[in-house]
Amino acid sequence: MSLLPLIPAAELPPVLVTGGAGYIGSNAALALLDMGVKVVVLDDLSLGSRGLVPAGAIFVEGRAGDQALVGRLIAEHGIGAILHFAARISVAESVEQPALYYAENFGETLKLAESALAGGVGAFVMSSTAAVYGNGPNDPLRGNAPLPVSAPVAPINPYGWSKAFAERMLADLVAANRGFSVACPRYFNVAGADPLLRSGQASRHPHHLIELACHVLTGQRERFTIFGDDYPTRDGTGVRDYIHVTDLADAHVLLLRACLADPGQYHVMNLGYGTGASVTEVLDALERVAGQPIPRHIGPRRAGDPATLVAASDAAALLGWQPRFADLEQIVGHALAWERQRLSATGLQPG
Ligand SMILES: NC(=O)c1ccc[n+]([C@@H]2O[C@H](COP(=O)([O-])OP(=O)(O)OC[C@H]3O[C@@H](n4cnc5c(N)ncnc54)[C@H](O)[C@@H]3O)[C@@H](O)[C@H]2O)c1
Ligand SMILES: O=c1ccn([C@@H]2O[C@H](COP(=O)(O)OP(=O)(O)O[C@H]3O[C@H](CO)[C@@H](O)[C@H](O)[C@H]3O)[C@@H](O)[C@H]2O)c(=O)[nH]1
Repeated sequence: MSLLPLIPAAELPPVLVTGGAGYIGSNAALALLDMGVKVVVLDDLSLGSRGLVPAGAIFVEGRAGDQALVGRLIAEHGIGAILHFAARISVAESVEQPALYYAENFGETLKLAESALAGGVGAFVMSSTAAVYGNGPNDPLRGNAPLPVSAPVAPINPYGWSKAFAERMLADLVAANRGFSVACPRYFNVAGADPLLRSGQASRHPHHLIELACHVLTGQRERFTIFGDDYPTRDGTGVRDYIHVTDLADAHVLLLRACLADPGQYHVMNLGYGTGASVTEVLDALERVAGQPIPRHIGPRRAGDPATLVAASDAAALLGWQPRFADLEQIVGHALAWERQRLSATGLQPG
């Protein structure tokens, strides 16, 4: 595996960031703005919040699949690359409303990609997910080894399928269109917040481990429920590969530079650190950082949760990606600091 060619960072064109009023999109927009790149955020605010859009970005309220609007934005702002984060991301909701997930995560992505092609945009990066691997390596033959990007795509819910189909569709568009490069990074568990606390997670319906544990520490919830302690892992609780959102954002900048350096390429890769932390280890790290206990109890397993999901990541070897925030205490520390700041800014009283 050798390093992909990259265009110089200074040559990055204006970038359209869909979903830039959400958690990951706003952090990626910050990474680009910090490098002096012009950013246009397109978000329908269905799940995100206007307050998360970075100050330096141009904000447009609208849908990623609105081809008239996107065509106009590409022409008006000289957009040369698209980071497509806009999507629905709840596994449980996808099981209840599969049509919504196929329309939003597949249909809107197709329309956006058509707009990109029509507008001559050279680089298109779509957020994919470890959910495309389904239960991953948790079978008796493979054990819990880190997942290579070549592992079988075998989603177990409509969310995972909607992203897997979108990946496939984008690969086909690359094959049929000259000058169009696509990257589909598969994120593992995205966590943490901007180290300068300019953006972080602020879910309308929180369900992620670290966000919920921070809610316990800030008095917004009484206690934390561990979903099962009888998994075949080192302490019986689920193991995941938590990746700091700022490291993820850095990888996106590199992906854009790689796509623009070599037209006609399709890149798919894992984004994780290749190490896992158990639920108990995450809670313990948060307790250490906070200097405060997290009241916790063991509940039943959550349906559909695999025991272990850890990435065998090739991003470093392909992109020269160098994670800066891989330390678990730093990840949870930034998440907690963000949550405390968010609470004081919204005036919401804990308890
Ligand atoms: N959070 C994770 O751990 C994780 C893991 C793997 C993959 N991902 C992927 O990363 C991406 C971003 O996730 P996130 O955690 O930031 O979610 P988020 O809900 O915080 O952000 C999504 C944003 O997209 C917007 N949006 C949704 N549909 C839209 C549409 N059709 N047009 C315009 N805007 C629309 C929402 O208003 C929201 O601001 C998603 O594609 C998700 O599938 C996230
Ligand atoms: O209240 C809680 C919440 C979570 N967990 C556990 O914590 C771990 C992480 O769970 P969570 O933070 O909900 O993330 P995942 O279910 O691993 O899913 C995330 O990571 C996937 C990629 O790995 C993405 O596809 C998903 O969008 C994203 O939500 C799992 O073992 C859960 O069982 C608990 O024990 N209690």
